[in-house]
Amino acid sequence: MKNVKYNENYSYEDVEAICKFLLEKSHYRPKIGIICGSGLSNLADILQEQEVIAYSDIPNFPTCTVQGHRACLVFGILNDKPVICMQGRFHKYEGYSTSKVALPARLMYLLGVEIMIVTNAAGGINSDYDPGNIMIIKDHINFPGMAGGSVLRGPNDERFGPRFPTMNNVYNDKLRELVKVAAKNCGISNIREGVYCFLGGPSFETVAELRFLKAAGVDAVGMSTVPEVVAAGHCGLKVCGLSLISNKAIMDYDTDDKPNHEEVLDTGKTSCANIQSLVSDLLRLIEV
Ligand SMILES: O=P(O)(O)O[C@H]1O[C@H](CO)[C@@H](O)[C@H]1O
Ligand SMILES: Nc1nc2[nH]cnc2c(=O)[nH]1
Repeated sequence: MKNVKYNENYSYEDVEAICKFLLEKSHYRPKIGIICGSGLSNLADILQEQEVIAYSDIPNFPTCTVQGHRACLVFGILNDKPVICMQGRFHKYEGYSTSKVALPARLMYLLGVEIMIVTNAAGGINSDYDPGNIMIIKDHINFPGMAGGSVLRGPNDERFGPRFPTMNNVYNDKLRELVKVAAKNCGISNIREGVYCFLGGPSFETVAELRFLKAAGVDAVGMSTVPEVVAAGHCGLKVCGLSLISNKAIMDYDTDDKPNHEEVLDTGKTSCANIQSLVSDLLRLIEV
């Protein structure tokens, strides 16, 4: 990929400079931030009175290298609340530095966001899950983080948060309850709640790895979200995590089925409307 800068570090001052640029460019002062997962960029379409800024027009802002991430920032209004929506995230497997993967959460924090809604596409490990189901993330397993690859690894800048942040209730319990109410209001009956596991990717899992994850209590697996959530928890944002189950994890050897990114994007296309109505009603219920 040409002209992609992978390794530069984003200091507090760098994030502050991006924040200043955006606050000068937009009159919005968002209280809620949304990150769109793979194939879910259309989630931003529910915002009204949009101001769209391409990532490439923001000085010192990373780009997206993964198909299904539109690489635009959208400011707008949803149910009377000012919102910023990121159409595209930065995955660790793309080769980005940890501070670049943490950038969306830290930028939202400096912009004054209080609640971050993070979405992703994930493989369903729980045998009750089907493609198209939406899973409220109750908790996560940070596989790389458990082995020293945390997004917070390195010198700690106290202006973002403490050296040793708690991750208890990082997926805010009150927001999880509100999502369930919103699901009922929207007639989404197949809402799930479970544990998301973050793996480094970009290869999909082997059968043995999936069986291991299932035994460890994982319901859905993906290659994102957790670094953003850890960075958000570090700076005190409330988080709501939603996984769209885009494919069923293949746990058997005697099948020719294989996971693939096209299937992930296709499920995003067919299920985005459900996530749109869910998030829209959630914002109606949220008080900020
Ligand atoms: O987590 P998001 O960005 O939604 O994307 C998921 O889908 C891609 C694989 O198809 C991986 O990037 C995985 O993490
Ligand atoms: N690791 C992983 N990430 C995904 N993203 C969407 N589906 C999958 C999957 O099956 N595995």
